[in-house]
Amino acid sequence: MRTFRLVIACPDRVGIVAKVSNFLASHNGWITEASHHSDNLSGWFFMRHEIRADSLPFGIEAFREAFAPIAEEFSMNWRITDTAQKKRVVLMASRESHCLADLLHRWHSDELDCEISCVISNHDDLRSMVEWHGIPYYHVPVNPQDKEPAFAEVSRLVKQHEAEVVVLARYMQILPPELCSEYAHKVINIHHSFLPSFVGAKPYHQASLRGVKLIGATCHYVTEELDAGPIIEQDVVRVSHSDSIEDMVRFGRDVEKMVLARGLRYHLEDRVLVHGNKTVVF
Ligand SMILES: Nc1nc2c(c(=O)[nH]1)N[C@@H](CN(C=O)c1ccc(C(=O)N[C@@H](CCC(=O)O)C(=O)O)cc1)CN2
Repeated sequence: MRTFRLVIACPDRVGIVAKVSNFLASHNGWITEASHHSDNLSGWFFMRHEIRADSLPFGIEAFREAFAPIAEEFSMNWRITDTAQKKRVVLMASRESHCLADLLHRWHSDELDCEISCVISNHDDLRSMVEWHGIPYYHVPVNPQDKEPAFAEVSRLVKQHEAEVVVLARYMQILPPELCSEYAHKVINIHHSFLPSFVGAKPYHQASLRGVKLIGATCHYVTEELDAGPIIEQDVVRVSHSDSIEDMVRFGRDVEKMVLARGLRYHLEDRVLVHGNKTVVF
């Protein structure tokens, strides 16, 4: 069913829910999902509504115009999206294929409701798998001594494909600051550890050396600071003294795939609201 998603963050006060609910009811808006969170620490209020598009007397632009006065009155940070408009996603990967393959399969089987516009990689290894899905593949090698040309090309491709979401599916290059700021809260990464433990490269090796009993994966928004962006989703799996690093990598891959797919779906469904360096996920 086609719905509009209304996502709001604003300074907390009495009357927000009533105001929004009355606005929707006054236009015969049929609410199919409603979530609210009052954050005591920050004094902010967060809400997300899904409304049946066919219950409203207007389209999304007219909705924006009609709701704008309320948004101004309550100093809202807000957005409204239409499920009929699939979000355009650019996937980025290096040599590891498990996360990319998993997302491509979930998309191919209609589990992920989005348009995968292209795949960008700094290696050519994964081309055949991507082109089997009929998706354009761009090999953009990165010169460690001069990375700028590569990321200028990445930026050009992301713009050319009008990406609304960029997913780093085990893409093993650090994005430059300008790309992180231009696409703030629109670049999603899967880090193969339960952050904040073991940031940076080779987290499973770090975990093995530390002797941990749980390893995990973290899906987060990409920021200039490595693996420090707002966390969207995490999960863990048990390990023991008898597990080798290879065992950990194998167990970890399953968690990475699950966590990245969940995190991307939450973003695609407009369930993630960023506030500071944290998220509310409805
Ligand atoms: N600006 C950001 N870029 C990236 C982030 C991030 O949070 N902010 N996450 C990483 C993913 N990642 C771990 O999950 C990671 C990737 C790469 C490296 C790294 O040291 N890369 C080296 C090159 C390694 C190689 O050539 O094989 C480098 O970029 O110099 C550490 C962590 C994705 N990007």
